[in-house]
Amino acid sequence: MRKKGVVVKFLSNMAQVQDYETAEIFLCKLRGKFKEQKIRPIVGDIVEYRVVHGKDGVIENIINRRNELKRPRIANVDQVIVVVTLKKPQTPLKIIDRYLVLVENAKLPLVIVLNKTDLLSDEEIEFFESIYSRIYKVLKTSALKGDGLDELKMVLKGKISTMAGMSGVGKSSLLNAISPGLSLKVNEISEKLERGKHTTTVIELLHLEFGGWIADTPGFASLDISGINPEDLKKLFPEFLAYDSQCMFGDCEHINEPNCAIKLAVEKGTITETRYQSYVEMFKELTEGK
Ligand SMILES: Nc1nc2c(ncn2[C@@H]2O[C@H](COP(=O)(O)OP(=O)(O)OP(=O)(O)O)[C@@H](O)[C@H]2O)c(=O)[nH]1
Ligand SMILES: [Zn+2]
Repeated sequence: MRKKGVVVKFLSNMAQVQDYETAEIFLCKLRGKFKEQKIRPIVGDIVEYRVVHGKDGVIENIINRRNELKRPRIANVDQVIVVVTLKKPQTPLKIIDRYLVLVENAKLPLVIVLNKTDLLSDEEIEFFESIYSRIYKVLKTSALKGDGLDELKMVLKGKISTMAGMSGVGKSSLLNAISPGLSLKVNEISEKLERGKHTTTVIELLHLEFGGWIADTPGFASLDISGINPEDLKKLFPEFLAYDSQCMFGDCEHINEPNCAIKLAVEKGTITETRYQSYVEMFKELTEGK
């Protein structure tokens, strides 16, 4: 009987497939036809598999991928959880905006998690929300105090997610807090940084005990925006969309043009100044020397 599962890891040439319904893990061979067809399952692939004996199986079919993230290489990513902190470490707003732009460019839905709220005053939290809550879903968490974890579980439940965020913001701590069985090491900075850089390392989808999977390797770690076409950058700021068509020039870059609706919106405060500054900075970076 064919069953459905998710490829969570590779061990040499065998795939670990986790059953969709029971969460049991089967070690599966790949059918020879995949080699002929030059397709190879990757982590995140939804597959049909057959149990051969005990916990051994064979992958019969790969269901069409909805998407494919390059680094880490994972198929069928439902969303990216961008974890940020304003203290210990402070994530500069322009770094937050870089993450957001990169996720938008990958055409993936995202949720922002402001972690370590136990270190912040109400005013500091309000400041952050005043910028980002009007554009994205923002969760406020403290892995230390246990705040906001139910909301985070609800967002992750039943989905394949990847996390993004600077070292030390508490990604591992949050996962341990919501799914204690994972027992991820906290503060193992050097090891994971190395893993973020190289593509050849083994990637694994971790199963969350309340349902769903999360990649063990953070995404977008290079913060490299050089692959973005400068003309497309404005489309990666969702709050610009409502004004874009009102500019005097159809192809307005929103930098130096007269009667620019985006600049007007910034003056009026309907687009946040810091977001616009991030846009200008990234635009200049992308067009420098061109
Ligand atoms: N005050 C406070 N500290 C936290 C919180 N969450 C995590 N920490 C601490 O922040 C430090 C870094 O946490 P990690 O979970 O290792 O952070 P990470 O994002 O996984 O870091 P990398 O593995 O380097 O990517 C640890 O000392 C944690 O105890 C929180 O909500 N509040
Ligand atoms: Zn404009």
